[in-house]
Amino acid sequence: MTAPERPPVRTPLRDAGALPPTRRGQVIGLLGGSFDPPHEGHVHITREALKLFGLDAVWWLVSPGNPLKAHGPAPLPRRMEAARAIMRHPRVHVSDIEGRIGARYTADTVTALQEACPEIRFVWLMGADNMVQFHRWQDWRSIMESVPIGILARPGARLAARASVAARIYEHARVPLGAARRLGRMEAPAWCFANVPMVTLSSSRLRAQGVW
Ligand SMILES: Nc1ncnc2c1ncn2[C@@H]1O[C@H](COP(=O)(O)OP(=O)(O)OP(=O)(O)O)[C@@H](O)[C@H]1O
Ligand SMILES: O=C(O)c1ccc[n+]([C@@H]2O[C@H](COP(=O)([O-])O)[C@@H](O)[C@H]2O)c1
Repeated sequence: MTAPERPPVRTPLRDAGALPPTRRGQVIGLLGGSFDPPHEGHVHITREALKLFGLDAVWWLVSPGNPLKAHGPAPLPRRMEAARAIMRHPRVHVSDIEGRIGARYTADTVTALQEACPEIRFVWLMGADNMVQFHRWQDWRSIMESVPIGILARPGARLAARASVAARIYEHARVPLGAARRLGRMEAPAWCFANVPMVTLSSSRLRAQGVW
């Protein structure tokens, strides 16, 4: 089987002029998403992640488009504007860096960020539904081996996430919730499942309701 076409990252990150100010040693959570539209579920897991994983900041990476989703999302500027309007927190930054550097795959984004910011420690954040299909992502093992991962509970996906292919293969790298605050200081592979209070909102439901 031939590998899917994967264009190279176009622009070095530092040249893209899109990184917020950082300080050496900070731990920054990365919440990638289509945000089509952004909603209170995203806001909720961001706030929970800041607390639970001891993060200094979270960057929302508003994606040009999920490579696994058949339908394209709304235009990036529209999603950026909506994301900035809903996510108001002094330690959260909404970013379009993936669009700017031409990265579609998370493996490329994480590599680009780590190369551009060697003084920063990153934690990849995602909802439990994404953990369920994580083993289908491009170079998913290299993501797992290069960045600690914080997973937030989501209705309908809690049990499946814990039984997922990625969770089983990397069971040895599971971090108990009691050690969650140190996740960003740990060497990958390291992943932590946070059983936070859950919000049932989803972008697909909002789209189906015609709210967006
Ligand atoms: N209610 C929620 N609870 C927990 N995690 C969530 C929730 N909503 C979104 N997420 C997580 O936020 C990230 C970005 O999600 P995304 O922008 O795809 O929104 P979504 O609601 O999952 O969209 P869609 O319904 O179109 O799949 C993903 O890691 C997703 O798992
Ligand atoms: O890199 C991949 O193969 C890959 C496959 C599926 C999803 N992702 C990323 O996962 C994040 C969540 O995607 P989504 O569409 O569920 O919001 C977003 O940053 C996507 O780019 C990444």
